[in-house]
Amino acid sequence: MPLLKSWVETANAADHPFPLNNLPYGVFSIGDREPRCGVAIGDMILDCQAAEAAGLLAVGENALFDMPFWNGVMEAGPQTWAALRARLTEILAAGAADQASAEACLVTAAGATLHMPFQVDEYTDFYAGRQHAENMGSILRGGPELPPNWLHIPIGYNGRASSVVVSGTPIRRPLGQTKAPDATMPSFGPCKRLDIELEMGAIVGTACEMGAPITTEQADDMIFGYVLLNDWSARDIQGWEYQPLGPFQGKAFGTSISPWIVTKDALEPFRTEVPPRTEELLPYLSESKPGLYDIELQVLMQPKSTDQASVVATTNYSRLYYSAAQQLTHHAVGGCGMNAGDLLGSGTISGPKKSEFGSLMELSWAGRKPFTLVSGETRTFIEDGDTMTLRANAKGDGFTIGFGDCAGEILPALDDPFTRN
Ligand SMILES: O=C(O)/C=C/C(=O)CC(=O)CC(=O)O
Ligand SMILES: [Ca+2]
Ligand SMILES: [Mg+2]
Repeated sequence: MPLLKSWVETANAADHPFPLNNLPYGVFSIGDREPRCGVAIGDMILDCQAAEAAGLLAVGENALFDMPFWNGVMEAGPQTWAALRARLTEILAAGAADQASAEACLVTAAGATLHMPFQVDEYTDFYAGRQHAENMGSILRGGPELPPNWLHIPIGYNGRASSVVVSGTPIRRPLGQTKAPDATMPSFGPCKRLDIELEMGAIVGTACEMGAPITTEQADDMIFGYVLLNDWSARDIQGWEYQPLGPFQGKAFGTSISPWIVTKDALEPFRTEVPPRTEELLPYLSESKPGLYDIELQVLMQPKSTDQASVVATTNYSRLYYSAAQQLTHHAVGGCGMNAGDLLGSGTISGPKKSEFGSLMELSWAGRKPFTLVSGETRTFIEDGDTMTLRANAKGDGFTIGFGDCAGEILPALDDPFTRN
């Protein structure tokens, strides 16, 4: 598919993240005005509430934009999703009859603050990156052997919806309980091994009933769109607490997402197969269409002392072993009801080369191999004041589908309030 031309000129540049082909969904505010839903087009945002009030977005019976998040659109269902996208494409396309009225609903993105694009109902995180799982095995258990279930089940754990924040929100270094391998007693204090996990988040847009299995086709139809997701991880807290029930506090202090929901429709030209299966999957997990997408991913790290960010990893979403549709199917098949606004983290995405590792745990091999940033500083894990940014681009024929950065700065831990002299 070629670039679709818009009358918003900035949207027509081959490397602009928000061409007419994209139309990602966010929530923005200007000054102290109330947040509202918007669609990114070039350097502008279409104010959906204003556009709806002007009669430009009448795609259903009921108002869709009387709330400052996209859950209402999700709940209206796939027919409305398609009608809305078609209408947005029509009014923003070069030569649109409604250009003048749509132009009156545009604001400059540079002057807007971006908010959470949707209310997260529940959050689940998976472990679907094979290279990541093998690296974690090598680092923590002395060999790259996968857990015995790994090639059969998209492994996951139920996370905390309350941990999910929009890009730009600072993240406080957590306090917690840890135990060094040679220590006799655990201790309490600031996390010393603060890490990121490069992930994509799939957003469930339609519900499925508790107790009712779904196929991978149904699961794919239920997905509304995707965001970048950073599953901030306190490795020392996680390492002590997570046997045998899985991650708990080590992953509950912050999960950042990028501000724009990129719809499944926008990603359609980039669909790509999951890698070949090492073990045949049980029939309920088989897919009839490619479930991953060719999306280039980057991790950047920037200490406070410099205005230069270093690219510390570059990889691709298609490195995963399981698709979001397979994960959602597995999630629901045992009887778990899913709702609009549920967020599924893909699991950390790493490729085979060191430059493709999606966590600092892997990049520094558990702190044993420091790496150097462009400023000359070295790092193993994240230090206070460091900003970590995830970036994603899908490269089309003369256009780019971007997600908007997923960034967060680490603030120093609070003083331990429990120390008594
Ligand atoms: O293998 C381990 O012991 C630990 C693995 C992780 O921490 C990975 C995780 O949280 C899931 C993921 O994002 O891939
Ligand atoms: Ca994770
Ligand atoms: Mg809930």
